[in-house]
Amino acid sequence: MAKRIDVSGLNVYYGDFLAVEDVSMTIEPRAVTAFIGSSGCGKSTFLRTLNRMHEVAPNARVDGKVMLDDLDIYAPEVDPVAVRREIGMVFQQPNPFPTMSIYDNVIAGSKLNNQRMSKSNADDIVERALRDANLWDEVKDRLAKPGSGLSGGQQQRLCIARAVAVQPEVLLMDEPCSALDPISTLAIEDLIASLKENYTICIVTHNMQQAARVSDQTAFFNLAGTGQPGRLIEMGETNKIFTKPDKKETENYITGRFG
Ligand SMILES: Nc1ncnc2c1ncn2[C@@H]1O[C@H](COP(=O)(O)OP(=O)(O)OP(=O)(O)O)[C@@H](O)[C@H]1O
Repeated sequence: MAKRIDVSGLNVYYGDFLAVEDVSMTIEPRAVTAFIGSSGCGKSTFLRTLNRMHEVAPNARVDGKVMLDDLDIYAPEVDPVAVRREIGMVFQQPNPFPTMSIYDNVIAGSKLNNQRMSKSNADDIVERALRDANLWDEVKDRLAKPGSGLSGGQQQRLCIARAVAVQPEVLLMDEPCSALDPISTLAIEDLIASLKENYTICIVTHNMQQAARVSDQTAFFNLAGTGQPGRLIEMGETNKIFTKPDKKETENYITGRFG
């Protein structure tokens, strides 16, 4: 598990609007990469292009290249559903399937991939995923209850369990803590720290302390002006970006003078 992502010359459009311009970066495996920057600079848009989730918006398209190790995820023969199996996603609002049990939420993706799975195989996958998401002890006695009955923080860990159950290579997280209280936020941050042993993790966050706490690498995006596309300004070791960035623009942002 865990693969490297190499992005080169990526432009992202919504119709005629160029939302993100000319991004090139390498995202390392078994590490956490944070995307930071002011509102509207394209962090979520860029994140979604890494598993082709932006294609859900009918007028969205990219040019440029995204490699997952040696797989070109935009090659014509590549199925976006297969890409999303390898590169899972966790959203801002915890979104368990509301009518499904905790158990069925976790196993849903694996069942789609393998409809003849035995009960004991499914049980193993559910337990492993819930343990990986640090949720097993809290829910093991109520697996048949609806996922929607959990607290917000537990629901978000359930969504992470659902994402890891299919054994992806990469986890993309779009502001995964912004709907959570501080205790649940810390639980998710601890979880991210343990998951990075096995996964490549990218996280969009507005919370700079969070970026500093959880990430190894930080990518700072910015807009040149209103109506202009977002660009990657600087990327590097998180510690360096937060203490000694190369660009004045980055320094202004992280010291709160802009954005
Ligand atoms: N589905 C869409 N259709 C058209 N334009 C969109 C769509 N989604 C986003 N945009 C535009 O693309 C630009 C980048 O938006 P995006 O949400 O990626 O920024 P962001 O940095 O994640 O912002 P925030 O921090 O506020 O979530 C914005 O100008 C936004 O209005």
